[in-house]
Amino acid sequence: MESYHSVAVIGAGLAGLYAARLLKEKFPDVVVLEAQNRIGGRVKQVHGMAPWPIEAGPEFVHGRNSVLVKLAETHMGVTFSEKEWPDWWYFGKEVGGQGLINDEQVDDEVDKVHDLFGDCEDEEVPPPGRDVSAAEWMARKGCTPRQVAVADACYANDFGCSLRQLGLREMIHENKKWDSGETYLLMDRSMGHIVTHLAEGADIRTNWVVASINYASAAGGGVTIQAEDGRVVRCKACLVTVALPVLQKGMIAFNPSLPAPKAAAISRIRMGNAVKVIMGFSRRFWAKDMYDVVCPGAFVPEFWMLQHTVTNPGAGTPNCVVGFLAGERADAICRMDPEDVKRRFLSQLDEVFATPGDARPASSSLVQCQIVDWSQEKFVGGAYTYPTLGAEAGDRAALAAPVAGKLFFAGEATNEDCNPCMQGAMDTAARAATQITAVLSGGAAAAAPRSRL
Ligand SMILES: Cc1cc2nc3c(=O)[nH]c(=O)nc-3n(C[C@H](O)[C@H](O)[C@H](O)COP(=O)(O)OP(=O)(O)OC[C@H]3O[C@@H](n4cnc5c(N)ncnc54)[C@H](O)[C@@H]3O)c2cc1C
Repeated sequence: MESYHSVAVIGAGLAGLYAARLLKEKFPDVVVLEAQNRIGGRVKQVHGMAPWPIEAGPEFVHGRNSVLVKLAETHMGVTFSEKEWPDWWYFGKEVGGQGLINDEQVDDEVDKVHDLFGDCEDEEVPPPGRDVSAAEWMARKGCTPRQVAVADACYANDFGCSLRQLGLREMIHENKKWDSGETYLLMDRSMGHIVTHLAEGADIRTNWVVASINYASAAGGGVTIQAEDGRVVRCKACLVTVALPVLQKGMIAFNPSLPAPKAAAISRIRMGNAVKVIMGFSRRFWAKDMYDVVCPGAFVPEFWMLQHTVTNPGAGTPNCVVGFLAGERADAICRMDPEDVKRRFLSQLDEVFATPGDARPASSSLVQCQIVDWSQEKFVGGAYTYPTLGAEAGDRAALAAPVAGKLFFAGEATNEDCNPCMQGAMDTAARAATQITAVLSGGAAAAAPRSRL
């Protein structure tokens, strides 16, 4: 079975869906080929644990100045609530023993870490081939073990890695280029609504696992895309939006092979894993307005409690806590027995929330536990790319660069500003849509402006 299209987009994550939406006006026959039996990619929910969908993937919108916020507010009537991040800290005995304190009560050591990471753009960029990890950088700055623990739990975990994996060169670049703003926003509904909105009216073929892409001139001037089951799509322009591990593992065969600079970038940039440990409790044992707790040196470095509008009355419990571990911590937890993970997170929550009359508030009220391990998602293979130790200047641009005027690349890893957020993925879609439109309209693959609705 064969079909012919002006543009074929591979992957129905935010980048693929947004690109298809932008391209559809000029190229109504644009088709989206998605390997899974669902759309959304990393935007995915866990249903049934709470009376609303719990986000297994992204759930916070980082900054107000973004294409995502504009789309959601203007076209979907979404409202956002603003949160402080982090709003609470828990310091166990090994890291000062202050216990549970709010962000206004933290000491100078925490402030020093915020200053260090917040102002890292003032640091000298490491020369080519001599990148430095954030761990080494902090050691050179004379940081204390407690400051290192704060940075690891607060910054590295959020970047999706550990301090040893976090590269100074890309971190400085990310810091300089970040222009979304510093607010933490929560949507009034599930992220799934963004996916549904972007997919409206699109020609999306699910269960379409792309196995090979032939863009050799001999293939009739266009691109031939073949599925695992033999189906074929031919097109003038092909936009690849798959997650980086799909390219790293060679899950799609390119003919001819991808150019050397792109292949080198694919091998250097890294995506870390992330694990969410989601627990539902029969009662709320934390303060009603408490939202996020960072726990330096603890088993789970960060957890949060979210309350959403009930959309599925009667399902699960509204008292849910989400633990978030990324990078090496996520790798380690995936090697553990899930019962051990559950036991250790419960005892951490017991320690944080124990009162004189209630020593085990979490253990005594657990209803359900689910562990979401993103390394097990065959067509994603991790969480998001992080500022990678050893990635070179120009790697992200090489990853994003069009090939032979007919193969285009988008998706969070291709964001030259090193922005792995949802809006970062959508910005790359806008850039690729502009490049494709220019080429198919007879122009060159031009540099594109940042997306703005
Ligand atoms: C646990 C977690 C927490 C996160 N938290 C946040 C957050 O709070 N805020 C935020 O802004 N961002 C967050 N992110 C990052 C955000 O989810 C991503 O930046 C964004 O969703 C990436 O979109 P994408 O389209 O680039 O990639 P993807 O969503 O990975 O889409 C790529 C698509 O390609 C498909 N595909 C792969 N291989 C093939 C193939 N061979 N053939 C056909 N299709 C294929 C995949 O199935 C997938 O649907 C988080 C991510 C995770 C995993």
